[in-house]
Amino acid sequence: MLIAIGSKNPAKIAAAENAFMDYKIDLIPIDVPSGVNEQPFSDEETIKGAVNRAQAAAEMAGADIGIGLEGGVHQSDYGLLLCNWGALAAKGMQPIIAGGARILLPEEIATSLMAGEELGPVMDEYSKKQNVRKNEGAVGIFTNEYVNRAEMFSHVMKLLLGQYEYQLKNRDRTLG
Ligand SMILES: O=P(O)(O)OP(=O)(O)OP(=O)(O)OC[C@H]1O[C@@H](n2cnc3c(O)ncnc32)[C@H](O)[C@@H]1O
Repeated sequence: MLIAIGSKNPAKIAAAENAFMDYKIDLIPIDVPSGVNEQPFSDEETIKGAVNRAQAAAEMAGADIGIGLEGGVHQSDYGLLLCNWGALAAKGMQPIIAGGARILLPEEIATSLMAGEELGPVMDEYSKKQNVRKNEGAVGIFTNEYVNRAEMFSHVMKLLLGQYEYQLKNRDRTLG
Protein backbone atom coordinates (compact mmCIF):
# COMPACT_ATOMS: atom_id res chain seq x y z
CA MET A 1 0.00 0.00 0.00
CA LEU A 2 1.34 3.43 -0.96
CA ILE A 3 0.98 6.10 1.71
CA ALA A 4 1.96 9.73 1.25
CA ILE A 5 2.53 12.07 4.17
CA GLY A 6 2.36 15.79 3.45
CA SER A 7 5.50 16.83 5.32
CA LYS A 8 9.20 16.12 5.61
CA ASN A 9 9.23 16.91 9.33
CA PRO A 10 11.00 13.94 11.03
CA ALA A 11 8.70 14.03 14.09
CA LYS A 12 5.67 13.62 11.81
CA ILE A 13 7.29 10.92 9.66
CA ALA A 14 8.31 8.93 12.76
CA ALA A 15 4.73 9.05 14.04
CA ALA A 16 3.33 7.76 10.73
CA GLU A 17 5.94 4.99 10.48
CA ASN A 18 5.14 3.92 14.00
CA ALA A 19 1.38 3.75 13.40
CA PHE A 20 1.70 1.63 10.25
CA MET A 21 4.28 -0.71 11.83
CA ASP A 22 2.14 -3.83 11.27
CA TYR A 23 1.33 -2.90 7.66
CA LYS A 24 3.41 -3.55 4.57
CA ILE A 25 3.59 0.00 3.23
CA ASP A 26 5.71 2.40 1.25
CA LEU A 27 5.67 5.77 2.99
CA ILE A 28 6.50 8.78 0.84
CA PRO A 29 7.16 12.11 2.61
CA ILE A 30 6.24 14.93 0.29
CA ASP A 31 6.23 18.70 0.82
CA VAL A 32 2.80 20.10 0.03
CA PRO A 33 1.17 23.45 0.81
CA SER A 34 -1.11 23.44 3.85
CA GLY A 35 -3.28 26.13 2.27
CA VAL A 36 -3.58 27.92 5.63
CA ASN A 37 -1.45 30.49 7.47
CA GLU A 38 2.07 29.41 8.46
CA GLN A 39 0.83 29.75 12.02
CA PRO A 40 -2.73 28.41 12.24
CA PHE A 41 -4.64 30.23 14.96
CA SER A 42 -7.68 28.04 15.66
CA ASP A 43 -8.74 24.40 15.70
CA GLU A 44 -10.69 24.99 12.49
CA GLU A 45 -7.71 26.45 10.65
CA THR A 46 -5.39 23.72 11.93
CA ILE A 47 -7.83 20.98 10.88
CA LYS A 48 -8.12 22.59 7.46
CA GLY A 49 -4.33 22.56 7.12
CA ALA A 50 -4.19 18.87 8.05
CA VAL A 51 -6.96 17.93 5.59
CA ASN A 52 -5.39 20.00 2.78
CA ARG A 53 -2.02 18.36 3.36
CA ALA A 54 -3.53 14.84 3.40
CA GLN A 55 -5.48 15.39 0.17
CA ALA A 56 -2.63 17.13 -1.64
CA ALA A 57 -0.11 14.45 -0.64
CA ALA A 58 -2.39 11.60 -1.79
CA GLU A 59 -3.05 13.35 -5.08
CA MET A 60 0.54 14.35 -5.83
CA ALA A 61 1.93 10.90 -5.05
CA GLY A 62 -0.99 8.93 -6.52
CA ALA A 63 -1.15 7.19 -3.13
CA ASP A 64 -3.87 4.97 -1.63
CA ILE A 65 -3.82 7.06 1.53
CA GLY A 66 -2.70 10.62 2.27
CA ILE A 67 -1.73 11.77 5.75
CA GLY A 68 -1.64 15.37 6.95
CA LEU A 69 -0.36 16.43 10.37
CA GLU A 70 -0.59 20.08 11.35
CA GLY A 71 0.38 22.08 14.41
CA GLY A 72 -1.33 25.25 15.55
CA VAL A 73 -2.68 27.21 18.48
CA HIS A 74 -6.20 27.81 19.72
CA GLN A 75 -7.45 30.70 21.87
CA SER A 76 -9.32 29.75 25.03
CA ASP A 77 -10.63 31.60 28.10
CA TYR A 78 -7.55 30.32 29.93
CA GLY A 79 -4.97 31.42 27.37
CA LEU A 80 -3.40 30.09 24.19
CA LEU A 81 -3.55 26.31 23.78
CA LEU A 82 -1.09 24.31 21.70
CA CYS A 83 -3.18 22.22 19.33
CA ASN A 84 -2.29 19.56 16.79
CA TRP A 85 -4.54 17.87 14.26
CA GLY A 86 -4.23 15.01 11.81
CA ALA A 87 -6.17 13.95 8.75
CA LEU A 88 -6.28 10.80 6.65
CA ALA A 89 -7.58 10.98 3.08
CA ALA A 90 -8.54 7.79 1.26
CA LYS A 91 -10.40 7.29 -2.01
CA GLY A 92 -14.17 7.03 -1.62
CA MET A 93 -14.16 8.26 1.99
CA GLN A 94 -14.73 11.58 3.70
CA PRO A 95 -11.47 12.82 5.27
CA ILE A 96 -10.91 11.27 8.70
CA ILE A 97 -9.68 13.67 11.38
CA ALA A 98 -8.21 13.36 14.87
CA GLY A 99 -6.82 15.78 17.44
CA GLY A 100 -3.76 15.52 19.68
CA ALA A 101 -3.14 16.25 23.32
CA ARG A 102 -3.22 19.96 24.16
CA ILE A 103 -1.55 22.10 26.77
CA LEU A 104 -1.66 25.77 27.70
CA LEU A 105 1.33 27.73 26.40
CA PRO A 106 3.19 30.02 28.83
CA GLU A 107 2.15 33.66 28.65
CA GLU A 108 5.44 34.89 27.18
CA ILE A 109 5.09 32.41 24.27
CA ALA A 110 1.46 33.44 23.77
CA THR A 111 2.46 37.12 23.73
CA SER A 112 5.02 36.52 20.94
CA LEU A 113 2.47 34.60 18.88
CA MET A 114 -0.19 37.27 19.37
CA ALA A 115 2.39 39.76 18.07
CA GLY A 116 2.58 37.76 14.83
CA GLU A 117 5.58 35.50 15.43
CA GLU A 118 5.58 31.79 14.56
CA LEU A 119 5.79 29.11 17.22
CA GLY A 120 8.73 27.28 15.57
CA PRO A 121 11.28 30.13 15.83
CA VAL A 122 9.81 31.34 19.12
CA MET A 123 10.40 27.90 20.66
CA ASP A 124 13.99 27.77 19.36
CA GLU A 125 14.73 31.16 20.89
CA TYR A 126 12.99 30.32 24.16
CA SER A 127 14.71 26.94 24.62
CA LYS A 128 18.06 28.02 23.10
CA LYS A 129 17.86 24.95 20.87
CA GLN A 130 17.58 24.45 17.12
CA ASN A 131 14.64 22.95 15.26
CA VAL A 132 12.48 22.19 18.28
CA ARG A 133 9.58 21.67 15.86
CA LYS A 134 11.42 18.75 14.24
CA ASN A 135 12.41 17.20 17.54
CA GLU A 136 10.74 17.23 20.94
CA GLY A 137 8.39 20.07 19.98
CA ALA A 138 6.78 22.63 22.26
CA VAL A 139 4.86 19.79 23.89
CA GLY A 140 8.16 18.05 24.72
CA ILE A 141 9.74 21.21 26.15
CA PHE A 142 6.77 22.14 28.33
CA THR A 143 6.08 18.60 29.62
CA ASN A 144 9.68 17.98 30.57
CA GLU A 145 9.73 15.50 27.67
CA TYR A 146 7.16 13.18 29.22
CA VAL A 147 5.40 13.51 25.85
CA ASN A 148 7.40 14.65 22.83
CA ARG A 149 6.07 15.76 19.43
CA ALA A 150 6.55 12.37 17.70
CA GLU A 151 4.74 10.60 20.54
CA MET A 152 1.89 13.11 20.52
CA PHE A 153 1.54 12.68 16.73
CA SER A 154 1.79 8.86 17.14
CA HIS A 155 -1.37 9.06 19.22
CA VAL A 156 -3.05 11.15 16.50
CA MET A 157 -1.94 8.58 13.91
CA LYS A 158 -3.44 5.72 15.93
CA LEU A 159 -6.72 7.63 16.16
CA LEU A 160 -6.66 8.11 12.37
CA LEU A 161 -5.71 4.54 11.49
CA GLY A 162 -8.19 3.09 13.98
CA GLN A 163 -11.05 5.11 12.51
CA TYR A 164 -9.96 4.15 8.98
CA GLU A 165 -9.99 0.42 9.85
CA TYR A 166 -13.34 0.77 11.62
CA GLN A 167 -14.91 2.51 8.62
CA LEU A 168 -13.52 -0.08 6.20
CA LYS A 169 -14.96 -2.92 8.30
CA ASN A 170 -18.33 -1.22 8.70
CA ARG A 171 -18.75 0.15 5.20
CA ASP A 172 -22.02 -1.65 4.52
CA ARG A 173 -23.49 -1.10 7.93
CA THR A 174 -26.70 0.92 7.99
CA LEU A 175 -28.69 2.29 10.91
CA GLY A 176 -31.80 0.48 12.15
O1 LIG B 1 7.60 20.90 8.06
P1 LIG B 1 6.16 21.04 8.41
O2 LIG B 1 5.36 19.82 8.19
O3 LIG B 1 5.53 22.27 7.81
O4 LIG B 1 6.12 21.19 10.00
P2 LIG B 1 6.06 22.49 10.90
O5 LIG B 1 6.28 22.07 12.31
O6 LIG B 1 6.96 23.56 10.37
O7 LIG B 1 4.61 23.07 10.67
P3 LIG B 1 3.20 22.84 11.37
O8 LIG B 1 2.20 23.14 10.32
O9 LIG B 1 3.10 21.53 12.07
O10 LIG B 1 3.09 23.97 12.48
C1 LIG B 1 2.70 25.31 12.20
C2 LIG B 1 3.61 26.28 12.87
O11 LIG B 1 3.64 26.08 14.28
C3 LIG B 1 4.92 25.65 14.69
N1 LIG B 1 4.73 24.56 15.63
C4 LIG B 1 3.66 23.78 15.75
N2 LIG B 1 3.81 22.89 16.72
C5 LIG B 1 5.03 23.10 17.22
C6 LIG B 1 5.77 22.53 18.26
O12 LIG B 1 5.29 21.52 18.97
N3 LIG B 1 6.98 22.99 18.50
C7 LIG B 1 7.50 24.02 17.80
N4 LIG B 1 6.83 24.62 16.81
C8 LIG B 1 5.62 24.18 16.53
C9 LIG B 1 5.65 25.24 13.44
O13 LIG B 1 7.02 25.38 13.50
C10 LIG B 1 5.06 26.17 12.41
O14 LIG B 1 5.66 27.44 12.54
